[in-house]
Amino acid sequence: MSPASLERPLTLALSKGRIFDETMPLLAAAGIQVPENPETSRKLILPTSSPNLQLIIVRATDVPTYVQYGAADFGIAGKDVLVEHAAEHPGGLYQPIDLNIARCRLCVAVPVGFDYEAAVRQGSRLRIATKYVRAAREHFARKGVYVDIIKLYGSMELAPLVGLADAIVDLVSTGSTLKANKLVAVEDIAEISSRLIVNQASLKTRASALQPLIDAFARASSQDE
Ligand SMILES: Nc1ncnc2c1ncn2[C@@H]1O[C@H](COP(=O)(O)OP(=O)(O)OP(=O)(O)O)[C@@H](O)[C@H]1O
Ligand SMILES: O=P(O)(O)OC[C@H]1O[C@H](OP(=O)(O)OP(=O)(O)O)[C@H](O)[C@@H]1O
Repeated sequence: MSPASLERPLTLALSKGRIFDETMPLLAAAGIQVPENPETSRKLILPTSSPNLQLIIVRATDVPTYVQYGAADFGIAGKDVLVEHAAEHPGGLYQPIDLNIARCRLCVAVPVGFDYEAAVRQGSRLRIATKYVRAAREHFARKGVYVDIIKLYGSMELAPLVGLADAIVDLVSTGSTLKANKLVAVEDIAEISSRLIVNQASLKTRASALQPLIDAFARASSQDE
């Protein structure tokens, strides 16, 4: 840990959008307010009402990287993101709490009318479009289904509609995106929620500042259940 990172306030890495929005009540429960909104501010470092805590706003998939390298002391990321990150960068992240926010399911989905079960029974090779390459590969390997995985970075629902893939692996919450694109979920792979992740060195060197916040997050997230 560099001297600079010991002098700065504790740094929490967050993505804007649903994780930021759903984290605000947890911070409020710890008595902390964030005066600026990342949807309207162009600032990437946001102060909070606590002089001991600042936020950095990064892409959801980059949160584990900032925390692993110690550029943030802790962060909040979906289990989907953490599974993919761990595949490429094992170790270095401590995951003390399931915050129970940004809840959804990782699913296999196909066009309405596509007989997925029959395709699996017949041993067909399936083309799967997904952002979640690692989770998808493991799921189909466990089932013994041969797949070609096509990596996409978003709008997965489009892939089967234009002949890029037979099926997708994507997150589903209300189901309205699948419905709007005439797709249907045929298999659940995992329950997803967001976790607090902590840099291992920060946990040792900044425990007295960090632990009360971790405890406050734990209390606030268990009250939500
Ligand atoms: N529809 C949803 N309902 C609830 N939680 C969701 C939903 N979609 C995604 N999530 C969770 O919220 C996290 C952040 O999602 P968000 O849409 O803000 O970022 P993203 O677009 O997936 O990431 P990036 O900007 O890096 O591509 C996801 O990693 C996932 O854990
Ligand atoms: O079941 P639903 O409630 O419709 O939610 C599912 C959608 O939510 C996520 O997309 P998101 O809203 O994050 O859009 P983006 O990934 O394109 O930013 C996910 O990739 C699905 O497309």
